[in-house]
Amino acid sequence: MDNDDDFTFCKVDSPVDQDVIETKKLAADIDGLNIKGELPSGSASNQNGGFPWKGNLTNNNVSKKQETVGSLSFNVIDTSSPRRSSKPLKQPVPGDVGQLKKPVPRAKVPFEKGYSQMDWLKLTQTHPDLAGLKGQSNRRLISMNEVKQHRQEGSMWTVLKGRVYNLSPYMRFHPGGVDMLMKAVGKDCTALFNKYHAWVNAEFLMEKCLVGILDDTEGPKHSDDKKR
Ligand code: HEM
Repeated sequence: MDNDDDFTFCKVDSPVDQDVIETKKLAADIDGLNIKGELPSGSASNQNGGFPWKGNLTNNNVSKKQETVGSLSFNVIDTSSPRRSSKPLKQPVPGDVGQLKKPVPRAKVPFEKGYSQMDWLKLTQTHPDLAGLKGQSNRRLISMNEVKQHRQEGSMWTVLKGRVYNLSPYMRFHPGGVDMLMKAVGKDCTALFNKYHAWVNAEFLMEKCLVGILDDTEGPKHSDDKKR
């Protein structure tokens, strides 16, 4: 025979009944076993028994033995899954994927009557000067030093993603509460904003509160400025 992988099965004059019994017995045992012709040692694909998706079969969980059925002999590689093992399964650890995570408590505050997000949107449509610009352009460059000076009632400035906003009119509308929003006054609140709700579209919500653009020529450039 030229090719060793070719098999020819032929009936031999051995006690046939005995062969059938042995085959049935093996078939019953074979659940969880793979039958595989041995590859030449040193071959790269021998590492995983010729099943690339199964990982390396040279580990200790894999047992290999030679079996014969009548005149046929072959190697039996036991790759049965650890589920059948008598060892106890790994105990679930809190935080494992598949475990239910305790939800982070939400810190939303109930809104006062007349201070819902809908009310805010109505106000942005009707109020003539929420930013308190008094005719000034909202494209003006504003230094961080100037932002720091606006912490008083009616003129509470913050920097968000390179833009300067007057937070005062939004204070009571903020779903996270006044106290939280006060933390943003007089400083760059981008990190805090992203920590609590990166998904909130502040550019839209605060559009009418825009006072100017942060002049960051003294400090490091804001990463979002490059996109604009
Ligand atoms: C500067 C502009 C800001 C705007 C326009 C804004 C807007 C909002 C909006 C729309 C929500 C509701 C989010 C939702 O229902 O999913 C919210 C919730 C909240 N905000 Fe702000 N926010 C701002 C700044 C901040 C800052 C600086 C902080 C923290 C210091 C903060 C803390 C929170 C918290 C704790 C909540 C409740 C979060 C929750 O529902 O789990 N916000 N904010």
